[in-house]
Amino acid sequence: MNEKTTSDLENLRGLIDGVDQQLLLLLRKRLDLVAQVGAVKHGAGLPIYAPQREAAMLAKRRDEAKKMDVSPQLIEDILRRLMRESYLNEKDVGFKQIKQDLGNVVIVGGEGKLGGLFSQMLVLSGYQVKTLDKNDWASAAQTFEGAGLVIVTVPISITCELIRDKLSSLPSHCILADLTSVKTEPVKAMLEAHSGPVVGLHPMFGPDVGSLAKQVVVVCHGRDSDKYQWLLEQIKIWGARLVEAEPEKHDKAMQLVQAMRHFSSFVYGLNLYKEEADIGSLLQFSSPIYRLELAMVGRLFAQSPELYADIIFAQKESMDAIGDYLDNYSHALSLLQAGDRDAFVAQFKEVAQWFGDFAPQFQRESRAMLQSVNDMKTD
Ligand SMILES: O=C(O)C(=O)C[C@]1(C(=O)O)C=C[C@@H](O)C=C1
Repeated sequence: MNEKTTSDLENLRGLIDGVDQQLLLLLRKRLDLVAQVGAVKHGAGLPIYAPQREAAMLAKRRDEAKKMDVSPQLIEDILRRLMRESYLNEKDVGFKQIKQDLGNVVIVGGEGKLGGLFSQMLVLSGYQVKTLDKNDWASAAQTFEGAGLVIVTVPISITCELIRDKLSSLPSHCILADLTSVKTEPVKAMLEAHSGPVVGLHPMFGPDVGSLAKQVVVVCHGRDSDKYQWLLEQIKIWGARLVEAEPEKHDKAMQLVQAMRHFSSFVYGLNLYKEEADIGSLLQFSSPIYRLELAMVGRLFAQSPELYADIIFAQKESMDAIGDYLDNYSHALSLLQAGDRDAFVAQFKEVAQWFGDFAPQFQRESRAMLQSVNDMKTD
């Protein structure tokens, strides 16, 4: 680089630094305003996530960006990232407590990560939370005394047995809820063990989400829904979206959404291991989509094998779904082995037609994800 180029670059980079510093000051200002919004919402019991405000704000900023010859997608990306920050910050202000005369909440399995997250959210909302774990059963009767809500969040394999054996003499007005990722059997067990209000919940996210804003919680009604309506309102204030479902319908969906999904990731990882793949060099050659796939598979192996075994082994029917997948895999492989390119293309078109409008929708959604995967690269 000659001297002129070097000094030109230095000057311009100095100006860019100045703009970035101004951006930082603006960010600070925005965070302070958002903290004030958080306090107002806390007082009024309004949900942390305000989709209509977001949509209106994004539409306006996109329009303004276009007029200023700034990419509308750029301002949308930045604002969405900022709003993610808002969810985290507004959470720290706490949440309005919907049910003030509840008594204690007892989380059975409260030392687990999901139990910990719910405990945190309930404490942030002003509730008294006690936890009960493996070694606390000697004092359980005392813990349950005066409980207004008991939430069960233990491994799936022991959930029903625990409900039947240990939760059959809760105070009758107490709400019994669970967070298990299957619903038919746990809801049945809760209804049998307890004569009071019962509700099955399935948070469709892991414990590392940071905030519940925009996350989905599936609700399977058990008994006396008017008695636990406040709990659903409370969860909505945390920002989550509630999806009501019949337990059987939920469980059927989970065979694909969870059991098959995690099983295929497991086999993918197993295959890389057996093939003795060199992950470091695969990463060097990876396209963003491959990196994303590897991230999805790799994150599985950073977590508890028992948790995934629990999810995959939870329903016998998942075996059929996984077996069907294997059949379809074999059939597709046979097209490849036969060199039948035309049959492959025909099959592809058939599936694409079946996906319909979802295919372009997924393409749009994944474009943003792939771009952020690429942004994260540092080497
Ligand atoms: O306006 C609000 O209600 C806010 O909480 C602020 C804010 C934002 O960061 O702009 C954050 C979350 C909401 O979903 C919408 C907007």
